[in-house]
Amino acid sequence: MSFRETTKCFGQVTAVGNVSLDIEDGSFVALVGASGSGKSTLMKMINRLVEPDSGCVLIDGQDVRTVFAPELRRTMGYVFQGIGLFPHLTVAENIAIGPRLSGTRLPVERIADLLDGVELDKSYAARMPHELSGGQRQRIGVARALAADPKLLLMDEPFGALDPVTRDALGKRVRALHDRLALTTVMVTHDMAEALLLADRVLVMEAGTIVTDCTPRELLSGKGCTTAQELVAVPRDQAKALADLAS
Ligand SMILES: Nc1ncnc2c1ncn2[C@@H]1O[C@H](COP(=O)(O)OP(=O)(O)OP(=O)(O)O)[C@@H](O)[C@H]1O
Repeated sequence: MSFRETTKCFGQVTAVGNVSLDIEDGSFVALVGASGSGKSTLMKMINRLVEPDSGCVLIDGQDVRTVFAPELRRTMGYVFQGIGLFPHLTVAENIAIGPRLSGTRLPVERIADLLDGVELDKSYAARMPHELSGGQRQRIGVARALAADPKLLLMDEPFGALDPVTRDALGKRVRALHDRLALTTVMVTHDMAEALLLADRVLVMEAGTIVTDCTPRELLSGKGCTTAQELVAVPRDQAKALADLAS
């Protein structure tokens, strides 16, 4: 996937300014940066929830604007905070909604497989969303995103509202699914520790541009701009403080 000189403005605000970027198939990319730096806008141009003012997004060399938006979105999973399950549909119906809209009925075994992928028992299929915890709802969101066998998984603060233990477990689970299904994953997160632990590549955004593009190892060895290093300092200082406490 590539961004080519991609720009999106909202009035006077340049949310994304002239970004060019290649994302390799199979990679797990984290987008981090301060609130308002343009992470969500950049991501939403991939699934056409936002259209660029200039430049383009290419998938397999094809401009996403040449693909009918609902058709395009069926080829990518999208997980966002507060996942938006349909309250009057069961878990199974929620998971199957994408394929159903395109005329495919998911077999019961496939639903069970998808639940298993997010470490939920198949008995959850019959539950209603209000009978689930927040973490379980996010798991269903991930299962739903994977229901149509996408190659690309887009996640916008997917674990933001979860407690730290659930967040850690679900993050690891998603990374395992990414590897097993050979997905290309783009994840927006505020949490540099999460980005360092889950991603192959971390992009730091500031005022609509990518100011650092490094691997976690490079970031931890001091590479990247000041903003990136300030973000890395947070988990590093916490880890050091904890190690000091324990010694
Ligand atoms: N639909 C919109 N209308 C007007 N301005 C918008 C819209 N969407 C985003 N913006 C503005 O564009 C800029 C980038 O927003 P964006 O949501 O991409 O940032 P972000 O890095 O994802 O922020 P956060 O981490 O808070 O979600 C911000 O200044 C925001 O106010």
